[in-house]
Amino acid sequence: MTDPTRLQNLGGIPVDAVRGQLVPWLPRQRWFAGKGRTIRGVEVVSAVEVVRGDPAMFHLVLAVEHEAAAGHPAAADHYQLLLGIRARRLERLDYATIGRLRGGPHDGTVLYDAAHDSELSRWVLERFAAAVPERPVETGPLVFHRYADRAPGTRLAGLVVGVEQSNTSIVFGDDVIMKLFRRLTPGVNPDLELTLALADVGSRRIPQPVAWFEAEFGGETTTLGLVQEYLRTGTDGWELAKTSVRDLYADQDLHGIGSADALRAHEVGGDFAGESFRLGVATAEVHADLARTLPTGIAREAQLTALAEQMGRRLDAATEVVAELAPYADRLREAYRDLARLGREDHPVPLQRIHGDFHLGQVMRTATRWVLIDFEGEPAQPLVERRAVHSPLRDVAAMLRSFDYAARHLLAERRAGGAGVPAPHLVRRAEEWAMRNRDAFCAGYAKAGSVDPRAEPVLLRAFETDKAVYEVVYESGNRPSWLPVPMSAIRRLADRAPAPH
Ligand SMILES: Nc1ncnc2c1ncn2[C@@H]1O[C@H](COP(=O)(O)OP(=O)(O)O)[C@@H](O)[C@H]1O
Ligand SMILES: O=P(O)(O)O[C@H]1O[C@H](CO)[C@@H](O[C@H]2O[C@H](CO)[C@@H](O)[C@H](O)[C@H]2O)[C@H](O)[C@H]1O
Repeated sequence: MTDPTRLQNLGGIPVDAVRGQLVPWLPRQRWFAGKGRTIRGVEVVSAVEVVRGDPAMFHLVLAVEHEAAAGHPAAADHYQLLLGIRARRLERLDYATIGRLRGGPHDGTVLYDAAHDSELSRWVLERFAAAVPERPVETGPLVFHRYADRAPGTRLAGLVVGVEQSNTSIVFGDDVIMKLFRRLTPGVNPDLELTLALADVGSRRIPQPVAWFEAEFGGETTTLGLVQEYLRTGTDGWELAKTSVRDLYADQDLHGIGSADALRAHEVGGDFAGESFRLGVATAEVHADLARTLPTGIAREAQLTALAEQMGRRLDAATEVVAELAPYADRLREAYRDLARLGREDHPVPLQRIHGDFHLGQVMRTATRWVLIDFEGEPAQPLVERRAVHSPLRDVAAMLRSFDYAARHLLAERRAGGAGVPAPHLVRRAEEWAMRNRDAFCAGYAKAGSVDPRAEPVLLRAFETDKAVYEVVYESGNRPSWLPVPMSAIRRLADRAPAPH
Protein backbone atom coordinates (compact mmCIF):
# COMPACT_ATOMS: atom_id res chain seq x y z
CA MET A 1 0.00 0.00 0.00
CA THR A 2 1.02 3.68 -0.12
CA ASP A 3 4.31 4.72 1.46
CA PRO A 4 2.92 7.02 4.18
CA THR A 5 6.10 9.09 4.37
CA ARG A 6 5.47 10.23 0.78
CA LEU A 7 1.83 11.01 1.30
CA GLN A 8 1.55 14.80 1.53
CA ASN A 9 -1.98 15.51 0.39
CA LEU A 10 -5.28 14.01 -0.68
CA GLY A 11 -6.59 15.72 -3.81
CA GLY A 12 -4.54 18.80 -2.88
CA ILE A 13 -5.78 18.83 0.73
CA PRO A 14 -2.90 18.50 3.23
CA VAL A 15 -3.05 15.13 5.02
CA ASP A 16 -2.65 16.92 8.35
CA ALA A 17 -5.93 18.78 7.76
CA VAL A 18 -7.71 15.47 7.04
CA ARG A 19 -6.24 13.83 10.14
CA GLY A 20 -7.37 16.73 12.30
CA GLN A 21 -10.97 16.23 11.16
CA LEU A 22 -10.87 12.46 11.69
CA VAL A 23 -9.79 12.54 15.35
CA PRO A 24 -13.10 13.85 16.81
CA TRP A 25 -15.24 12.06 14.19
CA LEU A 26 -13.98 8.48 14.56
CA PRO A 27 -15.05 7.82 18.19
CA ARG A 28 -18.62 8.84 17.29
CA GLN A 29 -18.96 6.00 14.77
CA ARG A 30 -20.84 2.84 15.85
CA TRP A 31 -18.12 0.66 14.26
CA PHE A 32 -15.24 2.37 16.05
CA ALA A 33 -13.82 -0.25 18.42
CA GLY A 34 -11.68 2.09 20.57
CA LYS A 35 -14.52 3.95 22.33
CA GLY A 36 -13.52 5.39 25.69
CA ARG A 37 -9.79 5.15 24.90
CA THR A 38 -7.71 8.25 24.26
CA ILE A 39 -6.56 8.68 20.65
CA ARG A 40 -2.87 9.59 20.42
CA GLY A 41 -2.94 10.11 16.68
CA VAL A 42 -4.39 9.04 13.36
CA GLU A 43 -2.15 8.10 10.41
CA VAL A 44 -3.26 7.56 6.81
CA VAL A 45 -1.35 4.36 6.02
CA SER A 46 -2.82 3.86 2.57
CA ALA A 47 -4.63 6.17 0.16
CA VAL A 48 -5.92 5.30 -3.29
CA GLU A 49 -7.62 7.98 -5.36
CA VAL A 50 -10.48 6.08 -6.93
CA VAL A 51 -12.72 8.91 -8.19
CA ARG A 52 -11.14 12.15 -9.36
CA GLY A 53 -12.91 15.52 -9.64
CA ASP A 54 -15.72 17.00 -7.61
CA PRO A 55 -16.88 14.93 -5.84
CA ALA A 56 -13.69 12.93 -5.35
CA MET A 57 -13.27 9.69 -3.46
CA PHE A 58 -10.24 8.11 -1.79
CA HIS A 59 -10.00 4.61 -0.38
CA LEU A 60 -8.15 5.05 2.91
CA VAL A 61 -6.70 2.76 5.54
CA LEU A 62 -6.23 4.61 8.82
CA ALA A 63 -4.06 3.62 11.76
CA VAL A 64 -5.52 4.91 15.01
CA GLU A 65 -2.95 5.05 17.82
CA HIS A 66 -4.40 4.80 21.32
CA GLU A 67 -2.81 5.65 24.65
CA ALA A 68 -2.12 2.52 26.71
CA ALA A 69 -4.98 1.71 29.13
CA ALA A 70 -5.89 -1.10 31.55
CA GLY A 71 -6.00 -4.30 29.54
CA HIS A 72 -4.96 -2.50 26.33
CA PRO A 73 -1.29 -1.97 25.42
CA ALA A 74 -0.56 1.14 23.32
CA ALA A 75 -1.25 -0.24 19.85
CA ALA A 76 -2.77 0.86 16.58
CA ASP A 77 -6.15 -0.27 15.30
CA HIS A 78 -6.72 -0.05 11.56
CA TYR A 79 -9.92 1.07 9.86
CA GLN A 80 -11.17 1.32 6.30
CA LEU A 81 -12.79 4.53 5.08
CA LEU A 82 -14.15 5.72 1.74
CA LEU A 83 -13.37 9.42 2.03
CA GLY A 84 -15.61 11.72 -0.01
CA ILE A 85 -14.47 15.26 -0.83
CA ARG A 86 -16.83 17.92 -2.17
CA ALA A 87 -15.98 21.55 -2.78
CA ARG A 88 -19.39 22.59 -1.42
CA ARG A 89 -21.77 21.32 1.22
CA LEU A 90 -24.59 19.04 0.02
CA GLU A 91 -27.45 19.12 2.51
CA ARG A 92 -28.58 15.53 1.95
CA LEU A 93 -25.13 14.33 3.03
CA ASP A 94 -24.83 16.49 6.14
CA TYR A 95 -25.30 13.49 8.43
CA ALA A 96 -22.24 11.80 6.91
CA THR A 97 -19.97 14.85 7.33
CA ILE A 98 -16.56 14.26 8.85
CA GLY A 99 -15.61 17.94 8.86
CA ARG A 100 -15.44 21.16 6.86
CA LEU A 101 -12.20 22.94 6.00
CA ARG A 102 -11.91 26.60 7.00
CA GLY A 103 -9.69 29.22 5.38
CA GLY A 104 -7.03 28.79 2.73
CA PRO A 105 -7.58 27.55 -0.83
CA HIS A 106 -9.95 24.77 0.31
CA ASP A 107 -12.24 26.95 2.41
CA GLY A 108 -15.69 25.32 2.59
CA THR A 109 -14.55 21.93 1.28
CA VAL A 110 -16.47 19.11 2.92
CA LEU A 111 -14.91 15.78 3.95
CA TYR A 112 -17.45 13.00 4.46
CA ASP A 113 -18.03 9.27 4.65
CA ALA A 114 -18.61 8.37 1.01
CA ALA A 115 -20.26 5.04 1.90
CA HIS A 116 -23.36 7.25 2.26
CA ASP A 117 -23.02 8.88 -1.18
CA SER A 118 -24.57 6.66 -3.83
CA GLU A 119 -23.04 8.82 -6.55
CA LEU A 120 -19.62 7.61 -5.32
CA SER A 121 -20.22 4.23 -3.73
CA ARG A 122 -21.44 2.75 -7.02
CA TRP A 123 -17.83 3.04 -8.23
CA VAL A 124 -17.17 -0.18 -6.30
CA LEU A 125 -19.96 -1.93 -8.25
CA GLU A 126 -18.38 -0.77 -11.51
CA ARG A 127 -15.14 -2.48 -10.51
CA PHE A 128 -17.01 -5.72 -9.79
CA ALA A 129 -18.78 -5.48 -13.12
CA ALA A 130 -15.39 -5.11 -14.84
CA ALA A 131 -14.16 -8.33 -13.20
CA VAL A 132 -15.25 -11.82 -14.23
CA PRO A 133 -14.98 -14.99 -12.13
CA GLU A 134 -11.35 -16.19 -12.23
CA ARG A 135 -10.21 -12.80 -13.60
CA PRO A 136 -10.14 -10.10 -10.92
CA VAL A 137 -9.43 -6.43 -11.72
CA GLU A 138 -7.06 -4.16 -9.86
CA THR A 139 -7.11 -0.49 -8.94
CA GLY A 140 -3.75 0.23 -7.40
CA PRO A 141 -3.44 -2.20 -4.48
CA LEU A 142 -7.20 -2.95 -4.41
CA VAL A 143 -8.22 -6.23 -6.06
CA PHE A 144 -11.84 -6.83 -7.07
CA HIS A 145 -13.14 -10.39 -7.46
CA ARG A 146 -16.43 -11.59 -8.87
CA TYR A 147 -17.90 -14.89 -7.64
CA ALA A 148 -21.29 -14.90 -9.37
CA ASP A 149 -21.61 -15.13 -13.13
CA ARG A 150 -24.13 -12.29 -13.09
CA ALA A 151 -22.57 -8.88 -12.42
CA PRO A 152 -24.42 -6.52 -10.07
CA GLY A 153 -26.07 -3.56 -11.88
CA THR A 154 -23.83 -0.49 -11.88
CA ARG A 155 -26.59 2.11 -11.89
CA LEU A 156 -28.24 1.02 -8.65
CA ALA A 157 -28.59 3.61 -5.89
CA GLY A 158 -26.80 2.62 -2.69
CA LEU A 159 -28.37 3.08 0.73
CA VAL A 160 -26.54 2.36 3.99
CA VAL A 161 -28.66 0.01 6.13
CA GLY A 162 -30.24 1.77 9.11
CA VAL A 163 -28.83 -0.37 11.89
CA GLU A 164 -25.12 0.38 11.75
CA GLN A 165 -23.31 -2.41 13.52
CA SER A 166 -19.68 -3.53 13.58
CA ASN A 167 -19.37 -2.73 9.87
CA THR A 168 -21.17 -0.64 7.26
CA SER A 169 -23.52 -2.35 4.83
CA ILE A 170 -24.83 -0.67 1.68
CA VAL A 171 -27.90 -2.00 -0.15
CA PHE A 172 -27.86 -1.34 -3.90
CA GLY A 173 -31.36 -1.26 -5.37
CA ASP A 174 -32.90 -4.28 -3.75
CA ASP A 175 -30.43 -6.44 -5.59
CA VAL A 176 -27.19 -6.77 -3.60
CA ILE A 177 -25.81 -5.74 -0.22
CA MET A 178 -22.15 -4.80 0.23
CA LYS A 179 -20.50 -4.98 3.61
CA LEU A 180 -17.45 -2.75 4.12
CA PHE A 181 -15.39 -4.24 6.91
CA ARG A 182 -14.42 -1.33 9.10
CA ARG A 183 -11.78 -2.57 11.49
CA LEU A 184 -9.10 -4.39 9.53
CA THR A 185 -7.11 -7.35 10.79
CA PRO A 186 -4.54 -8.86 8.39
CA GLY A 187 -5.93 -12.00 6.76
CA VAL A 188 -9.04 -13.42 5.16
CA ASN A 189 -12.21 -12.42 6.98
CA PRO A 190 -14.13 -15.52 8.15
CA ASP A 191 -17.33 -13.95 6.79
CA LEU A 192 -15.89 -14.30 3.27
CA GLU A 193 -14.14 -17.60 3.94
CA LEU A 194 -17.22 -19.38 5.33
CA THR A 195 -19.64 -17.79 2.86
CA LEU A 196 -17.57 -18.98 -0.12
CA ALA A 197 -17.07 -22.42 1.42
CA LEU A 198 -20.82 -22.81 1.95
CA ALA A 199 -21.66 -21.46 -1.51
CA ASP A 200 -19.16 -23.91 -3.05
CA VAL A 201 -21.08 -26.83 -1.56
CA GLY A 202 -24.38 -25.39 -2.78
CA SER A 203 -25.78 -24.28 0.59
CA ARG A 204 -29.08 -22.38 0.34
CA ARG A 205 -28.76 -21.24 3.97
CA ILE A 206 -26.67 -18.14 3.18
CA PRO A 207 -27.23 -15.09 0.97
CA GLN A 208 -25.44 -16.08 -2.23
CA PRO A 209 -22.04 -14.38 -2.62
CA VAL A 210 -21.63 -12.07 -5.62
CA ALA A 211 -18.20 -10.46 -5.24
CA TRP A 212 -15.52 -9.31 -2.80
CA PHE A 213 -12.51 -7.03 -2.72
CA GLU A 214 -9.22 -7.20 -0.88
CA ALA A 215 -5.69 -5.79 -0.62
CA GLU A 216 -2.34 -6.69 0.90
CA PHE A 217 -2.29 -5.41 4.45
CA GLY A 218 0.10 -6.35 7.25
CA GLY A 219 1.79 -8.77 4.82
CA GLU A 220 -1.42 -10.72 4.18
CA THR A 221 -4.27 -10.69 1.70
CA THR A 222 -6.98 -8.95 3.69
CA THR A 223 -10.70 -8.85 2.98
CA LEU A 224 -12.08 -5.32 2.62
CA GLY A 225 -15.63 -5.87 1.40
CA LEU A 226 -18.15 -8.60 0.58
CA VAL A 227 -21.14 -8.34 -1.78
CA GLN A 228 -24.05 -10.76 -1.42
CA GLU A 229 -27.54 -11.31 -2.68
CA TYR A 230 -29.94 -8.93 -0.87
CA LEU A 231 -32.68 -10.92 0.86
CA ARG A 232 -35.54 -8.63 -0.08
CA THR A 233 -38.17 -10.73 1.67
CA GLY A 234 -36.00 -11.25 4.75
CA THR A 235 -36.80 -10.20 8.31
CA ASP A 236 -34.32 -10.77 11.06
CA GLY A 237 -35.06 -13.41 13.68
CA TRP A 238 -34.83 -10.96 16.57
CA GLU A 239 -37.67 -8.82 15.18
CA LEU A 240 -39.82 -11.89 14.55
CA ALA A 241 -39.18 -13.37 18.00
CA LYS A 242 -39.96 -10.02 19.64
CA THR A 243 -43.30 -9.88 17.85
CA SER A 244 -44.20 -13.28 19.25
CA VAL A 245 -43.24 -12.26 22.80
CA ARG A 246 -45.09 -8.95 22.51
CA ASP A 247 -48.19 -10.83 21.43
CA LEU A 248 -47.93 -13.12 24.46
CA TYR A 249 -47.52 -10.22 26.91
CA ALA A 250 -50.29 -8.19 25.30
CA ASP A 251 -52.62 -11.09 25.92
CA GLN A 252 -51.55 -11.29 29.57
CA ASP A 253 -52.17 -7.56 29.98
CA LEU A 254 -55.61 -7.88 28.40
CA HIS A 255 -56.84 -10.64 30.70
CA GLY A 256 -55.10 -9.61 33.90
CA ILE A 257 -53.06 -11.48 36.46
CA GLY A 258 -53.85 -15.14 36.93
CA SER A 259 -56.89 -15.03 34.65
CA ALA A 260 -57.94 -18.45 33.43
CA ASP A 261 -58.60 -16.81 30.04
CA ALA A 262 -54.99 -15.64 29.60
CA LEU A 263 -53.34 -17.63 26.84
CA ARG A 264 -50.06 -19.55 27.16
CA ALA A 265 -47.02 -19.49 24.86
CA HIS A 266 -48.36 -22.30 22.67
CA GLU A 267 -51.81 -20.73 22.35
CA VAL A 268 -51.14 -17.15 21.23
CA GLY A 269 -51.31 -16.18 17.56
CA GLY A 270 -47.63 -15.35 17.40
CA ASP A 271 -46.33 -18.70 18.65
CA PHE A 272 -42.76 -18.96 17.44
CA ALA A 273 -41.97 -22.62 18.17
CA GLY A 274 -42.45 -23.78 14.57
CA GLU A 275 -39.96 -21.15 13.39
CA SER A 276 -37.54 -22.07 16.20
CA PHE A 277 -37.68 -25.70 15.11
CA ARG A 278 -36.98 -24.73 11.49
CA LEU A 279 -34.15 -22.48 12.62
CA GLY A 280 -32.65 -25.46 14.46
CA VAL A 281 -32.83 -27.45 11.23
CA ALA A 282 -31.13 -24.62 9.29
CA THR A 283 -28.36 -24.32 11.89
CA ALA A 284 -27.65 -28.05 11.84
CA GLU A 285 -27.51 -28.02 8.03
CA VAL A 286 -24.97 -25.18 8.04
CA HIS A 287 -22.87 -26.94 10.68
CA ALA A 288 -22.94 -30.15 8.63
CA ASP A 289 -21.86 -28.30 5.47
CA LEU A 290 -19.05 -26.50 7.31
CA ALA A 291 -17.83 -29.79 8.78
CA ARG A 292 -17.65 -31.50 5.41
CA THR A 293 -15.84 -28.68 3.66
CA LEU A 294 -13.53 -27.03 6.23
CA PRO A 295 -11.11 -28.41 8.85
CA THR A 296 -12.43 -30.41 11.79
CA GLY A 297 -10.81 -31.83 14.94
CA ILE A 298 -11.48 -33.56 18.23
CA ALA A 299 -11.00 -31.99 21.67
CA ARG A 300 -9.77 -34.42 24.31
CA GLU A 301 -8.70 -34.03 27.91
CA ALA A 302 -5.95 -31.43 27.41
CA GLN A 303 -8.03 -29.16 25.16
CA LEU A 304 -11.13 -29.39 27.36
CA THR A 305 -9.05 -28.55 30.44
CA ALA A 306 -7.54 -25.58 28.59
CA LEU A 307 -11.02 -24.44 27.48
CA ALA A 308 -12.37 -24.70 31.03
CA GLU A 309 -9.41 -22.65 32.29
CA GLN A 310 -9.95 -20.03 29.59
CA MET A 311 -13.63 -19.73 30.59
CA GLY A 312 -12.56 -19.42 34.22
CA ARG A 313 -10.20 -16.56 33.34
CA ARG A 314 -12.99 -14.80 31.44
CA LEU A 315 -15.19 -15.13 34.52
CA ASP A 316 -12.42 -13.68 36.72
CA ALA A 317 -12.01 -10.71 34.39
CA ALA A 318 -15.79 -10.18 34.17
CA THR A 319 -16.16 -10.24 37.95
CA GLU A 320 -13.57 -7.43 38.15
CA VAL A 321 -15.72 -5.32 35.84
CA VAL A 322 -19.24 -6.18 37.07
CA ALA A 323 -19.48 -6.57 40.83
CA GLU A 324 -22.99 -8.16 40.63
CA LEU A 325 -21.35 -11.33 39.31
CA ALA A 326 -19.21 -11.92 42.40
CA PRO A 327 -21.80 -13.74 44.60
CA TYR A 328 -22.37 -16.31 41.83
CA ALA A 329 -18.80 -16.81 40.59
CA ASP A 330 -17.90 -19.89 42.67
CA ARG A 331 -21.07 -21.73 41.75
CA LEU A 332 -20.71 -20.78 38.05
CA ARG A 333 -17.23 -22.30 38.08
CA GLU A 334 -18.79 -25.71 38.68
CA ALA A 335 -19.93 -25.70 35.05
CA TYR A 336 -16.28 -25.28 33.99
CA ARG A 337 -15.10 -27.99 36.41
CA ASP A 338 -17.68 -30.36 34.90
CA LEU A 339 -16.35 -29.51 31.44
CA ALA A 340 -12.78 -30.39 32.48
CA ARG A 341 -14.08 -33.61 34.10
CA LEU A 342 -15.72 -34.55 30.79
CA GLY A 343 -12.22 -34.62 29.29
CA ARG A 344 -10.91 -36.85 32.06
CA GLU A 345 -13.84 -39.21 31.50
CA ASP A 346 -12.67 -39.62 27.90
CA HIS A 347 -15.58 -37.82 26.28
CA PRO A 348 -14.16 -36.63 22.93
CA VAL A 349 -15.76 -33.44 21.64
CA PRO A 350 -15.94 -32.89 17.86
CA LEU A 351 -14.62 -29.54 16.67
CA GLN A 352 -15.22 -27.66 13.43
CA ARG A 353 -15.61 -24.14 12.01
CA ILE A 354 -18.70 -22.47 13.44
CA HIS A 355 -20.59 -19.19 13.10
CA GLY A 356 -19.02 -17.83 16.28
CA ASP A 357 -21.35 -14.89 17.02
CA PHE A 358 -24.71 -16.59 16.72
CA HIS A 359 -27.91 -14.92 17.89
CA LEU A 360 -31.38 -14.12 16.58
CA GLY A 361 -30.09 -10.91 14.95
CA GLN A 362 -27.77 -13.03 12.76
CA VAL A 363 -30.50 -15.07 11.09
CA MET A 364 -33.07 -13.93 8.56
CA ARG A 365 -36.38 -15.50 7.65
CA THR A 366 -37.18 -15.08 3.98
CA ALA A 367 -40.42 -16.01 2.27
CA THR A 368 -39.11 -19.54 1.90
CA ARG A 369 -36.45 -20.33 4.54
CA TRP A 370 -34.10 -19.36 7.35
CA VAL A 371 -30.77 -17.96 6.21
CA LEU A 372 -27.67 -17.33 8.35
CA ILE A 373 -25.63 -14.12 7.94
CA ASP A 374 -22.49 -12.48 9.33
CA PHE A 375 -19.98 -15.31 9.79
CA GLU A 376 -17.34 -12.87 11.03
CA GLY A 377 -17.23 -14.31 14.56
CA GLU A 378 -16.99 -12.01 17.58
CA PRO A 379 -15.22 -8.95 16.14
CA ALA A 380 -13.41 -8.30 19.45
CA GLN A 381 -11.66 -11.71 19.31
CA PRO A 382 -8.31 -12.10 17.50
CA LEU A 383 -8.60 -13.47 13.96
CA VAL A 384 -6.70 -16.65 14.82
CA GLU A 385 -9.31 -17.46 17.49
CA ARG A 386 -12.19 -16.63 15.11
CA ARG A 387 -10.74 -18.93 12.44
CA ALA A 388 -10.08 -21.80 14.84
CA VAL A 389 -12.25 -24.93 15.17
CA HIS A 390 -14.73 -25.01 18.06
CA SER A 391 -17.57 -27.20 19.25
CA PRO A 392 -20.72 -26.44 17.21
CA LEU A 393 -22.60 -26.58 20.52
CA ARG A 394 -21.09 -23.16 21.22
CA ASP A 395 -23.34 -21.76 18.47
CA VAL A 396 -26.28 -23.75 19.81
CA ALA A 397 -25.77 -22.40 23.35
CA ALA A 398 -25.44 -18.85 22.00
CA MET A 399 -28.78 -19.18 20.21
CA LEU A 400 -30.39 -20.61 23.35
CA ARG A 401 -29.21 -17.46 25.15
CA SER A 402 -30.87 -15.41 22.44
CA PHE A 403 -34.25 -17.07 23.05
CA ASP A 404 -33.86 -16.18 26.70
CA TYR A 405 -33.11 -12.57 25.68
CA ALA A 406 -36.13 -12.38 23.40
CA ALA A 407 -38.37 -13.64 26.22
CA ARG A 408 -37.05 -11.25 28.85
CA HIS A 409 -36.01 -8.05 27.12
CA LEU A 410 -39.55 -6.59 27.28
CA LEU A 411 -39.60 -7.14 31.04
CA ALA A 412 -36.31 -5.23 31.26
CA GLU A 413 -37.71 -2.47 29.05
CA ARG A 414 -40.89 -2.21 31.14
CA ARG A 415 -38.80 -2.04 34.30
CA ALA A 416 -36.56 0.65 32.79
CA GLY A 417 -39.72 2.53 31.80
CA GLY A 418 -40.78 2.72 35.47
CA ALA A 419 -43.10 -0.30 35.61
CA GLY A 420 -41.20 -1.72 38.62
CA VAL A 421 -40.15 -5.32 39.21
CA PRO A 422 -42.00 -7.53 36.69
CA ALA A 423 -45.04 -9.38 38.02
CA PRO A 424 -44.34 -13.08 38.75
CA HIS A 425 -46.97 -14.26 36.25
CA LEU A 426 -45.17 -12.35 33.47
CA VAL A 427 -41.80 -13.81 34.52
CA ARG A 428 -43.35 -17.27 34.39
CA ARG A 429 -44.69 -16.59 30.89
CA ALA A 430 -41.25 -15.37 29.80
CA GLU A 431 -39.66 -18.56 31.12
CA GLU A 432 -42.29 -20.64 29.44
CA TRP A 433 -41.73 -18.87 26.11
CA ALA A 434 -37.96 -19.33 26.36
CA MET A 435 -38.32 -22.98 27.35
CA ARG A 436 -40.72 -23.73 24.52
CA ASN A 437 -38.57 -22.11 21.85
CA ARG A 438 -35.22 -23.37 23.15
CA ASP A 439 -36.64 -26.88 23.16
CA ALA A 440 -38.06 -26.50 19.64
CA PHE A 441 -34.71 -25.19 18.37
CA CYS A 442 -32.86 -28.18 19.88
CA ALA A 443 -35.44 -30.57 18.46
CA GLY A 444 -34.99 -29.09 14.97
CA TYR A 445 -31.20 -29.24 15.33
CA ALA A 446 -31.40 -32.89 16.42
CA LYS A 447 -33.74 -33.78 13.57
CA ALA A 448 -31.38 -32.45 10.91
CA GLY A 449 -28.03 -33.02 12.58
CA SER A 450 -26.16 -35.88 14.11
CA VAL A 451 -26.28 -34.62 17.71
CA ASP A 452 -29.17 -33.79 20.00
CA PRO A 453 -27.84 -30.80 21.98
CA ARG A 454 -30.03 -31.88 24.93
CA ALA A 455 -27.90 -35.03 25.22
CA GLU A 456 -24.82 -32.86 25.98
CA PRO A 457 -25.90 -30.95 29.11
CA VAL A 458 -22.36 -30.43 30.45
CA LEU A 459 -21.09 -28.82 27.24
CA LEU A 460 -24.23 -26.79 26.80
CA ARG A 461 -24.15 -25.48 30.36
CA ALA A 462 -20.46 -24.51 30.13
CA PHE A 463 -20.96 -22.67 26.82
CA GLU A 464 -24.13 -21.00 28.03
CA THR A 465 -22.45 -19.86 31.25
CA ASP A 466 -19.49 -18.46 29.32
CA LYS A 467 -21.82 -16.56 26.98
CA ALA A 468 -23.98 -15.21 29.83
CA VAL A 469 -20.83 -13.97 31.59
CA TYR A 470 -19.79 -12.20 28.36
CA GLU A 471 -23.28 -10.69 28.06
CA VAL A 472 -23.20 -9.33 31.61
CA VAL A 473 -20.07 -7.36 30.70
CA TYR A 474 -21.52 -6.34 27.32
CA GLU A 475 -24.80 -5.06 28.82
CA SER A 476 -23.15 -3.26 31.73
CA GLY A 477 -21.06 -1.32 29.18
CA ASN A 478 -23.65 -0.82 26.45
CA ARG A 479 -27.24 -1.19 27.74
CA PRO A 480 -27.25 -1.16 31.56
CA SER A 481 -31.05 -1.35 31.66
CA TRP A 482 -30.80 -4.78 29.99
CA LEU A 483 -28.39 -6.15 32.59
CA PRO A 484 -31.23 -8.03 34.36
CA VAL A 485 -31.60 -10.20 31.23
CA PRO A 486 -28.25 -12.04 31.43
CA MET A 487 -28.26 -11.74 35.24
CA SER A 488 -31.41 -13.87 35.40
CA ALA A 489 -29.53 -16.55 33.44
CA ILE A 490 -26.53 -16.21 35.76
CA ARG A 491 -28.78 -16.95 38.76
CA ARG A 492 -30.34 -19.94 37.02
CA LEU A 493 -26.99 -21.34 35.93
CA ALA A 494 -25.44 -20.77 39.39
CA ASP A 495 -28.37 -22.62 41.00
CA ARG A 496 -27.86 -25.45 38.53
CA ALA A 497 -31.57 -25.20 37.88
CA PRO A 498 -32.60 -27.43 35.00
CA ALA A 499 -31.80 -25.64 31.75
CA PRO A 500 -35.03 -24.52 30.14
CA HIS A 501 -35.12 -26.83 27.18
N1 LIG B 1 -28.09 -10.48 2.56
C1 LIG B 1 -28.83 -9.63 3.27
N2 LIG B 1 -30.07 -9.30 2.86
C2 LIG B 1 -30.82 -8.42 3.56
N3 LIG B 1 -30.41 -7.78 4.66
C3 LIG B 1 -29.18 -8.07 5.13
C4 LIG B 1 -28.33 -9.01 4.46
N4 LIG B 1 -27.16 -9.08 5.14
C5 LIG B 1 -27.28 -8.22 6.18
N5 LIG B 1 -28.49 -7.62 6.18
C6 LIG B 1 -28.98 -6.61 7.14
O1 LIG B 1 -27.88 -5.79 7.50
C7 LIG B 1 -27.66 -5.85 8.91
C8 LIG B 1 -26.16 -5.82 9.20
O2 LIG B 1 -25.55 -6.98 8.66
P1 LIG B 1 -24.42 -7.79 9.43
O3 LIG B 1 -23.85 -8.79 8.49
O4 LIG B 1 -24.98 -8.35 10.73
O5 LIG B 1 -23.37 -6.62 9.71
P2 LIG B 1 -22.33 -6.32 10.89
O6 LIG B 1 -21.11 -7.11 10.57
O7 LIG B 1 -22.12 -4.84 10.77
O8 LIG B 1 -22.97 -6.74 12.23
C9 LIG B 1 -28.35 -7.14 9.37
O9 LIG B 1 -28.81 -7.05 10.71
C10 LIG B 1 -29.52 -7.26 8.41
O10 LIG B 1 -30.60 -6.48 8.86
O1 LIG C 1 -23.04 -6.54 17.29
P1 LIG C 1 -22.87 -8.04 17.32
O2 LIG C 1 -23.88 -8.78 16.50
O3 LIG C 1 -21.46 -8.45 16.99
O4 LIG C 1 -23.10 -8.59 18.85
C1 LIG C 1 -23.08 -7.76 20.00
O5 LIG C 1 -24.33 -7.11 20.14
C2 LIG C 1 -25.46 -7.99 20.36
C3 LIG C 1 -26.67 -7.09 20.59
O6 LIG C 1 -27.24 -6.75 19.42
C4 LIG C 1 -25.25 -8.86 21.60
O7 LIG C 1 -26.29 -9.82 21.67
C5 LIG C 1 -27.03 -9.89 22.86
O8 LIG C 1 -28.26 -9.18 22.66
C6 LIG C 1 -29.09 -9.74 21.62
C7 LIG C 1 -30.36 -8.92 21.59
O9 LIG C 1 -30.09 -7.58 21.25
C8 LIG C 1 -29.41 -11.21 21.94
O10 LIG C 1 -30.18 -11.76 20.87
C9 LIG C 1 -28.11 -12.00 22.10
O11 LIG C 1 -28.41 -13.33 22.46
C10 LIG C 1 -27.29 -11.37 23.18
O12 LIG C 1 -26.02 -12.03 23.29
C11 LIG C 1 -23.96 -9.63 21.47
O13 LIG C 1 -23.76 -10.38 22.69
C12 LIG C 1 -22.80 -8.63 21.24
O14 LIG C 1 -21.60 -9.34 21.02
